Amino acid sequence: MAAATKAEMVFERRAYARVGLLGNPSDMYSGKALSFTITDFSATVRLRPSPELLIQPHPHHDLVAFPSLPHLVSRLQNEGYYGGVRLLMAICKVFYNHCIQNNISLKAENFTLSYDTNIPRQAGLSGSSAIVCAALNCLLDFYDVRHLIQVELRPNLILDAEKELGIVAGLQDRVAQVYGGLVYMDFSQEHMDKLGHGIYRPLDVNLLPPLYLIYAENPSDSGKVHSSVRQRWLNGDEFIISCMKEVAQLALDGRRALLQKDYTELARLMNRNFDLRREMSGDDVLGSVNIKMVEVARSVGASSKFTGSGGAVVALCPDGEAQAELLHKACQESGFVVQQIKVAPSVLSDEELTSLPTC
Ligand SMILES: Nc1ncnc2c1ncn2[C@@H]1O[C@H](COP(=O)(O)OP(=O)(O)O)[C@@H](O)[C@H]1O
Ligand SMILES: O=C(O)[C@H]1O[C@H](OP(=O)(O)O)[C@H](O)[C@@H](O)[C@@H]1O
Ligand SMILES: [Mg+2]
Repeated sequence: MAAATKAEMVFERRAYARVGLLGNPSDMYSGKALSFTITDFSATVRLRPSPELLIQPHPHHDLVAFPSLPHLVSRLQNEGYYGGVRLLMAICKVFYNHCIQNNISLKAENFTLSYDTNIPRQAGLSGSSAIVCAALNCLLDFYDVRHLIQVELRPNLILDAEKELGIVAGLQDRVAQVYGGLVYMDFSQEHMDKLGHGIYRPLDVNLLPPLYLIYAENPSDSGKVHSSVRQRWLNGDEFIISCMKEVAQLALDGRRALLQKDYTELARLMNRNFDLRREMSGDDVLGSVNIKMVEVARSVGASSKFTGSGGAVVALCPDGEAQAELLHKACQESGFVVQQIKVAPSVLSDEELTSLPTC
């Protein structure tokens, strides 16, 4: 009986990788975004009660034992210094502080957190926030406070945890992962100031046409990719400000195109999204492999753009299956992985869905 009760107390929560379909990176600049999660990749976090509070290092992602010095150096060069432990610690801190500040009382019990992920690292698929989002869901359920922390505020907590660590990021990924499925988001300053969060509207995932994911093994670093644009934005650079407004508008136009099932228009908007990013950042910042992935897709007439800040590309074949076959061939010839995207459904409970505004 006691064992059964303990088993029930183990929480395993999953968060999926996300694709920024339109509007990114304007989410980091008071803009708009249309994004969705995919079942192709996910992170899971497991929480089980334990006498002491333990954040368990992942046997691969938090490796600290190596056969030799060259192995250690090659590992750091390929994957960097950090794994997921710091992400789990940061969300524990942010969650606790949020509860204290909002008079949400937490039972005095300890737990062990462990995680796993197959989201390609630093590939612009939101691997970092997937780990944080899954951990937040474990904490909400272990402490039974899900009903006390509004759905719309959860992405802020996830972002705050990553900001703690100096990770440069926006809300787009976190909203898609908290809601699951396809979400239209408006981060206008007026909403952010008034509500403390953006306006988020889940949309029917069946509105999406078949989409393809293209990625390379070489990862990119989000922080580097964002740095120059961010500085110019902060300096009031008019070119960046007007481009970013146009990027935001693409998300709004894209929502209309989806509702009208106008995939030719959707394809045009996707291409424009990447072209604007390229104009703002410049080719050196985007990186030659990233640019090549976009161009390989376009060489067969598909439209293409980054899913995030680089590392993976989302493509649409407006001419249908024959074009998709050409896309597969072109990607394979260039050494890129290509697969049809499996869109994830919403992950909110009926109760959470009914707590959301409807219009
Ligand atoms: N697959 C992973 N395993 C462990 N930690 C990860 C993984 N992916 C990302 N992280 C953590 O998230 C941090 C930031 O990753 P980020 O550049 O945002 O990548 P992504 O685009 O995948 O979100 C990394 O420095 C690392 O601490
Ligand atoms: O530049 C982008 O499109 C996105 O970059 C980050 O996501 P990542 O998956 O780490 O590349 C950032 O967190 C998002 O808010 C941006 O839209
Ligand atoms: Mg990230």
